[in-house]
Amino acid sequence: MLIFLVGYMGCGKSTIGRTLAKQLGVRFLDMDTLLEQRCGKSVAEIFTETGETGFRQSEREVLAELTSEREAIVATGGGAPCFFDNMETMNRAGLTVYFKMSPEKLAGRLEHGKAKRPLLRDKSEEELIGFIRENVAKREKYYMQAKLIIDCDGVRDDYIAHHIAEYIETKKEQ
Ligand SMILES: Nc1ncnc2c1ncn2[C@@H]1O[C@H](COP(=O)(O)OP(=O)(O)O)[C@@H](O)[C@H]1O
Ligand SMILES: O=C(O)C1=C[C@@H](OP(=O)(O)O)[C@@H](O)[C@H](O)C1
Ligand SMILES: [Mg+2]
Repeated sequence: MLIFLVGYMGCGKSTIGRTLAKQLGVRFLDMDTLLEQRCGKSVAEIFTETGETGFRQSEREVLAELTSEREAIVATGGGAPCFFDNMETMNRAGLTVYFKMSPEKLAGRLEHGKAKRPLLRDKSEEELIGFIRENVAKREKYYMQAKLIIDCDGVRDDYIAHHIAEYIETKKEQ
């Protein structure tokens, strides 16, 4: 099965995706890493050199290539489902899973992780929570189109991975 993990920056797509792929014995693919390899530049450099428009175009191309994978866990970039018809593309190609997390919890995690994320890196500690709240509100209509929605607030990573593994098992039996 091809599984796309979606959700806001910091919700744990890359971390949990890697663990889950190991548990299931399938390949782990991170869209940001694939994009960096393809462009030979970091995400931050791609944003600086081509703007968000250029980044979203490359992201879309990476996604188009990924849809031919048969079995893998894909950690998408937080914005990927919200541009073009990307969410529809993922829903057609495989199982989409939304890691739903409150802006407060996301902000706590991203205070340390914002340097690598161009959309957040210039935000002060005070600005961060407001930006995340607004941005999540705009994006949620896309995330909510996922086939499986997991409320991740106060939930441990191993439980989330277990929940997805169980869901896949029940789908296989159907
Ligand atoms: N279980 C956790 N508890 C607290 N912080 C975490 C946890 N898992 C990841 N993080 C932190 O949250 C940030 C985002 O994790 P990451 O897996 O990169 O998320 P995503 O790929 O969804 O943006 C990282 O800075 C990481 O250190
Ligand atoms: O939400 C976004 O627009 C982005 C999320 C990032 O990935 P993570 O969600 O893995 O942080 C990365 O693709 C880029 O910085 C833009
Ligand atoms: Mg990530």
